[in-house]
Amino acid sequence: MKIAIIGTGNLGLSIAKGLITNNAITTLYLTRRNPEGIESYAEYKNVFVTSDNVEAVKKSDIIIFAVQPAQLGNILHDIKEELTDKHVLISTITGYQISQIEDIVGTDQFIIRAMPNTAIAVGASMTCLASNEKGMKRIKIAEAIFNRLGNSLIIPEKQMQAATVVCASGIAFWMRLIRASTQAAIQLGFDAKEAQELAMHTCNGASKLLIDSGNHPEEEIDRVTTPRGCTIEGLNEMEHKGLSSSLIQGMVASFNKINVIKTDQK
Ligand SMILES: NC(=O)C1=CN([C@@H]2O[C@H](COP(=O)(O)OP(=O)(O)OC[C@H]3O[C@@H](n4cnc5c(N)ncnc54)[C@H](O)[C@@H]3O)[C@@H](O)[C@H]2O)C=CC1
Ligand SMILES: O=C(O)[C@@H]1CCC=N1
Repeated sequence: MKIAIIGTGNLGLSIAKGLITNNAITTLYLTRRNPEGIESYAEYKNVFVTSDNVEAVKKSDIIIFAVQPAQLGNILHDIKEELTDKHVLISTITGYQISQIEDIVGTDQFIIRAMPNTAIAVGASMTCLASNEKGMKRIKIAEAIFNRLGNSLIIPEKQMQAATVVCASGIAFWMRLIRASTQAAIQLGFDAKEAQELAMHTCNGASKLLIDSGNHPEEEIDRVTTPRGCTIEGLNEMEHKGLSSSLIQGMVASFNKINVIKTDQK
């Protein structure tokens, strides 16, 4: 696959790492305003680094946009004359609706929205996908790319805002919980490195157990909570302090922060 990533910052670079490590490219163009910081990626075979978005679009079939929301409009205006029927446009931009992309490039383009997270760098992103009507014909290509770099789920576009919080921001929420667990482990006597190892792998195990068994978390928790034991004591104390409630409220606050981008450029 000939892929271009327009905007190789935090997310774009994570996608690039995933694509390169998983051997998922024929050619890969990486663009950013000041490409010096990612020059080292040009050492990989068939990877090209440039600030020229038009060149990247001309030389690629799959165009992944990973710029800040306010930057997308101008970029679409710059590249729209180069778009042909070979191109599939994949936008990871938060709050930027498909209809707003269509307003600039037209409805006769394959347009897909993708919401990955930074674990795409290690092939472990949960990525949600939605498309315009024409893009349905190419959604399998997007699925193939993102399934190679983790898991994907096709959703209606109206759920993209929620998917952004649960999956894209979600990885930060889980990492904060891992950090808190690490801090507790240090307080309970482990050194910092061991503490993080215990927290990370326990988190991984919980996730794998639910994925492999298909069980509800509470069914697995029931197996851990010995009556009058230490686990239920800890869980109840956490709930008295609002663990579930604060996580839910934080995710709703995150959801409410996402605004629909105003397309007033050019
Ligand atoms: N960071 C994350 O974990 C996630 C981010 N997103 C979305 O991805 C987008 C990018 O986010 P980040 O990577 O965090 O931002 P970032 O600021 O780290 O990266 C944006 C990159 O775009 C480049 N850029 C700016 N103007 C450009 C232009 N005209 N041509 C080419 N490159 C240009 C910048 O130099 C920068 O490297 C945002 O819209 C965000 O909502 C979505 C899911 C997860
Ligand atoms: O924090 C943000 O706004 C972006 C979108 C989801 C993850 N990072």
